[in-house]
Amino acid sequence: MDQIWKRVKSLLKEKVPGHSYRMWIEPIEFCEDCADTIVLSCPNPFSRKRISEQYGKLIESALCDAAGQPLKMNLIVGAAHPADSPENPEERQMKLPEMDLPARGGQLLRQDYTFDQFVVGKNSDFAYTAALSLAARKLGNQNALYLHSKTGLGKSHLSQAVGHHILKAFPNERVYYITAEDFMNEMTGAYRSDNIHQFKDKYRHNCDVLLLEDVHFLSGKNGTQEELSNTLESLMNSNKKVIYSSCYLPSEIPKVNDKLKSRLSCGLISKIDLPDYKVRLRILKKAARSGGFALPDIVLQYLASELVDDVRQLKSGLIGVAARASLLGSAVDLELARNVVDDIVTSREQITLDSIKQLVCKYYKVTLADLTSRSRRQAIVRPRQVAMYLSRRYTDHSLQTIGRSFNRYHATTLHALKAVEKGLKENGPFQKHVDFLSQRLEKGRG
Ligand SMILES: Nc1ncnc2c1ncn2[C@@H]1O[C@H](COP(=O)(O)OP(=O)(O)OP(=O)(O)O)[C@@H](O)[C@H]1O
Repeated sequence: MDQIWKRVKSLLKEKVPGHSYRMWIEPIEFCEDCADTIVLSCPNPFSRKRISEQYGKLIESALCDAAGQPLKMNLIVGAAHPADSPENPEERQMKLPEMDLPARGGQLLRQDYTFDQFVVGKNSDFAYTAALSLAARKLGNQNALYLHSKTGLGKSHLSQAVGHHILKAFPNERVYYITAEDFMNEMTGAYRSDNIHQFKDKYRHNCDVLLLEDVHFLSGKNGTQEELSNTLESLMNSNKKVIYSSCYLPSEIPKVNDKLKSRLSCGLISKIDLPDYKVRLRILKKAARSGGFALPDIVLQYLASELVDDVRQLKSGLIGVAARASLLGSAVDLELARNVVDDIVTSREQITLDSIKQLVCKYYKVTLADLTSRSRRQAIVRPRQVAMYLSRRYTDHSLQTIGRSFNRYHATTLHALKAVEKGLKENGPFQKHVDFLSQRLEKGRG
């Protein structure tokens, strides 16, 4: 049946336009057959919907031609051969010692976050070299690296690239990738289920490389800080490797005990700056090649000149253009790119602390004085936190400056950001409010 599916793919390649074929049909894989049905897999629910609606009939008719009998298609989402695929990310993850801990400890490494997929420029040269040297054991006695940048500039990418590199070069090493928040949750769960010794053992004695994301999350979490400091001490004493990432420097994270602060500061601090136009263009070209998108140079140049906020935004512009062209069945040209960019780009330079405050006041029906007041009423605290969050997201001001502008210390600002980020994860009405306000700001409407 696998052969039949291969034949069907070549038939479809003749019938479906190249860019649509690459986007929708190419990734479909054969899973299994049962009776008169062939089970195929596709990468995500969106592609499942799209393929079924747009190409379902065409695929079934091609199946029928290739098999010489009617065949139905059952399209599922997920990996075709999870158990035996050599690229199965689970195999790239440290095997957890047998223990009765909550399953939420650790995340899988993303397959595309490798060194060769990372475009190096002046902005990231040092961080890249430091990460690669640490992975290749060429960083002398330096066993810890602290990756620091604004959001969306490649910290996770580089950190996971170290994980991939080590797993490839030293397959027996146990690499563990986890966010600081998950570390805390796992620790709390271990306490509750009386498994704390196993938890400690796991991180202190059964881990060779710890990739710890978003360490600023631990601000004010005293118990976790204590445990993490001890874990780090144990790892460092045994020459293990640790990579931290954060949007803040260790000295900027408030409410962190001295022991942890000193541990974090011992890491080689490597900052990633914003990429310039040339680097943005190289990133786009590489991403287009990897994604199989054939976009004219002029469109790539346009995207590189307009999408300047971070690399995540840049890549989403590229995917947006390719997806829109494919959905509309139209050519990729400047006009289409302009529409995509208009949806993404914000007139950020017009967004100031004042304009944010005014917008928040207008929609939450509070006054400017309320926002900077000492009031702890929920009806004031929430808008104040949202305003601080938007200020951090849409302006380049430091935590200190934002804090001062709201008559607060930067620790309070960080607390506000975390409170809003937590609320956003709940996907409820609060997220809708913040999305709404973000869109108003982005469209330059007060
Ligand atoms: N130099 C680069 N070359 C290629 N891709 C990059 C580069 N920098 C970032 N990216 C891509 O940009 C996206 C965002 O990167 P990443 O998630 O690593 O950012 P981050 O700094 O960890 O963000 P956050 O602080 O929000 O977690 C990813 O798709 C990543 O592959």
